[in-house]
Amino acid sequence: MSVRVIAYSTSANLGSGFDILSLAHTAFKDEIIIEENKEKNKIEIESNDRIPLQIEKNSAGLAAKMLLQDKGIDRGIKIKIKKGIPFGLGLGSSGASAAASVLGINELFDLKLSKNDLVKYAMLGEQASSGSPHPDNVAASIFGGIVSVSSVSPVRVVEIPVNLDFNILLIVPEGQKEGKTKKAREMLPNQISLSKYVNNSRYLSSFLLGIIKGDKELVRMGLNDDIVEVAREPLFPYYKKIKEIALKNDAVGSCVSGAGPSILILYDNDTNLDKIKKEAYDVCSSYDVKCNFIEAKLAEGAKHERLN
Ligand SMILES: Nc1ncnc2c1ncn2[C@@H]1O[C@H](COP(=O)(O)OP(=O)(O)OP(=O)(O)O)[C@@H](O)[C@H]1O
Ligand SMILES: N[C@@H](CCO)C(=O)O
Repeated sequence: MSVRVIAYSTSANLGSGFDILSLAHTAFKDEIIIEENKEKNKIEIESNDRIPLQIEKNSAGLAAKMLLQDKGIDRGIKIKIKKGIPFGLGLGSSGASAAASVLGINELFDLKLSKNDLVKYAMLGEQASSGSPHPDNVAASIFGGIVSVSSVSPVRVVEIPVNLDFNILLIVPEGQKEGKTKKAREMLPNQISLSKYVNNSRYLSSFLLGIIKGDKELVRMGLNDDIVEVAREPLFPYYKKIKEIALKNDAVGSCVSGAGPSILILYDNDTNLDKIKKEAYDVCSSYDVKCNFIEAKLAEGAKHERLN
């Protein structure tokens, strides 16, 4: 028996929601096939992309290992990963593979795990890619839409009711970097001032209330971050200018996608999208970066189908 799983790309953080907020989009998707391996206790990984195939270095492999170990399952599996989400660009690539892997195993062995449990194991897979088990990307990949990770021990993910009409534009620079999220996390401060904490809390509450109440102004005010985006600025030097362009052209708002270097723009019918693309392209070029523009919508959570 084998199971095919599709999991979508995600943009984590959404301004000040570092390791808390994330949204799933239709921009890219990974497809994973999980099948039983004849050899007991053996996890094998295949992929069409140049990602590590060792279990502990692959987010899908490590998540699978942790889940099988924890459930005392000694049967072996093969994980075939067809990457559609480019990695190292802040698009939740490693998270989507980990999410798909645990969902596939859940179906293959009929484990009846809740979505929160799937997140619990999938986030452990992120240790392989970024050195830390951050939950936001995997939570959005599993649940879909916009999510908030309210607790990690135990895992509790809340789906945010979305009452605002918007579409998604991703500005994705060419050139993938190995271990980017790991490095980006090492750039973060250990301590922050009280005033930054207060400002960031204001952003976070504004974003959530804006999405739930359908208030564009609140979402725009909320899509900001005085701590993490600021500390990582060297990774995306074009961001400030692109954000200015987006807001000037009536976008709902803009922030860094995950750990960057991709930029997320939310837009609606009032937004001059063509102008944003043209001016943002020029900004990227002025930094010698070729940027691609991907339009997307909110995506649903990871889906599976049994193949035989
Ligand atoms: N299944 C996987 N899919 C993608 N990348 C993987 C996978 N397993 C291991 N990796 C490694 O993890 C790293 C992924 O990079 P990174 O965490 O920077 O990207 P990302 O997951 O797309 O970004 P972000 O977490 O910021 O959204 C790369 O070095 C890649 O080789
Ligand atoms: N919250 C994580 C997301 C990585 O995509 C970070 O910013 O490091």
